[in-house]
Amino acid sequence: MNDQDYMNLALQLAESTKGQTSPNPMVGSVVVKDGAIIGMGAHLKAGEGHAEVQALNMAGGKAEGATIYVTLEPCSHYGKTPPCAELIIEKKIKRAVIATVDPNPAVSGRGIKRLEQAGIEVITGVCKKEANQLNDVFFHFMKYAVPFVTLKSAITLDGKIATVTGKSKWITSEEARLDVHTYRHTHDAILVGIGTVLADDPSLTTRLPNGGINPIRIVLDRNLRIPLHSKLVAGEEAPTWVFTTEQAPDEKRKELEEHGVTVISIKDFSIRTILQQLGKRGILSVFVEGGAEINGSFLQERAVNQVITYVAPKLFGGKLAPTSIGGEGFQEVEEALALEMIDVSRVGDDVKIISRLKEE
Ligand SMILES: Nc1c(/N=C/[C@H](O)[C@H](O)[C@H](O)COP(=O)(O)O)[nH]c(=O)[nH]c1=O
Repeated sequence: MNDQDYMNLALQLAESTKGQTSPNPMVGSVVVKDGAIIGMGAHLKAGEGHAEVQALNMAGGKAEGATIYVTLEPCSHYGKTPPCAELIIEKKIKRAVIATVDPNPAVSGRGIKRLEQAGIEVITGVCKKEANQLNDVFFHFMKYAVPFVTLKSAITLDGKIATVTGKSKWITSEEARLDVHTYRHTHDAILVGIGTVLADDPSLTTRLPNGGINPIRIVLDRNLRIPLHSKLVAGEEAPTWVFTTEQAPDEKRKELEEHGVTVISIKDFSIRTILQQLGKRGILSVFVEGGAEINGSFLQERAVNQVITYVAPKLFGGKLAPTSIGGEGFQEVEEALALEMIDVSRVGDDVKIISRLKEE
């Protein structure tokens, strides 16, 4: 095994914790000595031990003179736990291989400098691209302080999300609908418009065979039309936050709050303001499940980072049948939101396309 192999193992450890470390990044670490793995670990939950601590604890006394592989630069600041850079030095590690540096400008490069000052050989950039892709949500949040937005559509071959009479169950296959739940599990929040609530009465919970983490359920509802008997209000499986305007009826606000709903009033009812508010509340990733008007608002404000499109081999036709993105739309081709398709795969009878905003 070479540096790349050990770093890939550390990346697999990190990836295995997807969905459970927010607001922290996913990090994996492996400690190797004389060609043998003597320690490995991952950061499992915010507030708990960092990956390096887990791996070095497992290595114990054998760590002296070993090499440590970490998918993200070791921390050098006293957060909820002591700095990993100090622990690596204390354990007399000889060589540190790091995939990517910390994006946080406040600490970027400090951990590496600390290790080098202590005479440890530091190699950076091994599997850097994979390590950055793994924590794209965390890096995005560090840079912009607003959540990374994934927009999901389930459409027919002719781009419809429902028939002309509004029927939509089901367009995509059971496997594709189950795949959607893996995104609910890994996102901090799921967001829909009041139109979807009134049409589908969704629960927006994560229903995976082996369970999963429920995202916070967010509804954009200017006039507080959400019914008190809706699953999002009556159901207690996950928090529900409703964004509304100051003109919304106080009576309804109080009733919703009595049902445990968090009502957030904002002056400027724009996607940008809503994302800023979510960022302030520690939401790093949002999964937008529509409907068409909400998707249209996100597109109009160009507040989309990733698009997951499920295409079913069906044709609905109908000039008035809704497509996945409503709103005003752009006038010119040049205004299009330019993405790149980074993955196309089959899920059940359907095709799944993952597209990302082009790196600026
Ligand atoms: N109609 C289809 C979808 N429709 C999704 C709806 O807009 C809404 O998000 C769901 O009804 C959510 O409900 P719940 O949380 O499961 O109770 N989504 C899909 O992936 N495929 C389809 O065919």
